[in-house]
Amino acid sequence: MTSSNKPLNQKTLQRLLVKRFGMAVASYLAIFALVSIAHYYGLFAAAGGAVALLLAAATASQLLFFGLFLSGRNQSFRDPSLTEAQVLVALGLTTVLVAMLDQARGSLLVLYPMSMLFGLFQLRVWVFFRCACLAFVCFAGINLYEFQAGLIQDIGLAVLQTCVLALVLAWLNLFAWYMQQMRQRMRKRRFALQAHQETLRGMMRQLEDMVATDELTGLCNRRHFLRMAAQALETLTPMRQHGLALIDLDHFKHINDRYGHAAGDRVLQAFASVASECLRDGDVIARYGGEEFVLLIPDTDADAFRACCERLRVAFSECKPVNVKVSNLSLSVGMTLLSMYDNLDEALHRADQALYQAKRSGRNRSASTWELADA
Ligand SMILES: Nc1nc2c(ncn2[C@@H]2O[C@H](COP(=O)(O)OP(=O)(O)OP(=O)(O)O)[C@@H](O)[C@H]2O)c(=O)[nH]1
Repeated sequence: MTSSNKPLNQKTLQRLLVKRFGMAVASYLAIFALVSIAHYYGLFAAAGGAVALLLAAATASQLLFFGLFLSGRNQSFRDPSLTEAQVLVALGLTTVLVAMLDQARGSLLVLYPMSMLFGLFQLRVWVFFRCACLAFVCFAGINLYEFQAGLIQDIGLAVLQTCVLALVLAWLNLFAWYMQQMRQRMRKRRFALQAHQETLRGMMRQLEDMVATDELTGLCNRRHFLRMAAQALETLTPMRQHGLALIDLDHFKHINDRYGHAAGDRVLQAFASVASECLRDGDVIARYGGEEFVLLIPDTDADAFRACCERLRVAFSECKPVNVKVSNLSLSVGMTLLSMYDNLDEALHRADQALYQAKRSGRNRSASTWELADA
């Protein structure tokens, strides 16, 4: 992960957490509507003041969470989603609410699993189990207290409700465990997939290099050069020119015949290493075929281009190929300049004509199309 997209991800995550919190608030509003219905039909055992106090506590707790999310202080907690805290608050409020109800208690029992569902994906299995136990203890505690105080109206109903809650919470725990296992499996698969993708990308890069490189010299091959030259041609503006040269090693057949094909190969490699040393980053040299090479110098003029080709010619004449005692190494160069709207094939043809001229004039020299035009 780069340092530039790290804060962006954190921002996205925070937005997601605030959205989740929004869902929790929407649930509280829905529960408030249910409470209003229960209140309207007189299903509350508690006084109106106690109900108002419960609503105030619910509002205050949500405002507190909202403040934490808004200020970003939630990020300083181990779990910035504050899921466990939100579930515990919801369980606490549900317990107080349920304790205030009598006949409607069974209907609103569903608020316990609903609160637990909020933590289904986020809480670890053990934490989820702990919350579920707390929910059960709270509800069973209400019934026990009422039983001891002689407040319970229907013991059978209370036992049934406690058992139903225990069953639902047990199933929720099983489901949470299953979900976590599935998520872990999916995460592992994702990592494996990412590793495969990385390997494939590496192989693609290797293949691209192989397709673009001449095996003997390590220079670009003709196809790759033509692609790069076409791209370079497109970037030209009216005031700019690129230099294009065809370079041919002189009497190469003679070298092969006299010293052997392997020695000829080493001469080709020697030229490649001389060219790589002589040229700057951004210049492109490629093996055009056999003992012929092609050179592209971006953003140049006739004098600078000629100087560059001459430097290469002299450097090659002085080079010493490994294990080949060959003397009088030389090359001939045909140069042309690429202008805007130029055609690459035509430019290569011009360079070839200049090369022919250099060969005809005695080799070991460079000739240019602009000189041919002047002659
Ligand atoms: N060792 C070696 N020789 C190659 C390779 N590719 C082409 N050649 C040889 O290069 C020689 C080129 O010969 P010619 O086209 O007659 O050119 P030249 O002898 O350099 O003569 P001029 O270009 O007129 O100076 C041929 O003998 C090819 O077999 C290669 O990869 N390795």
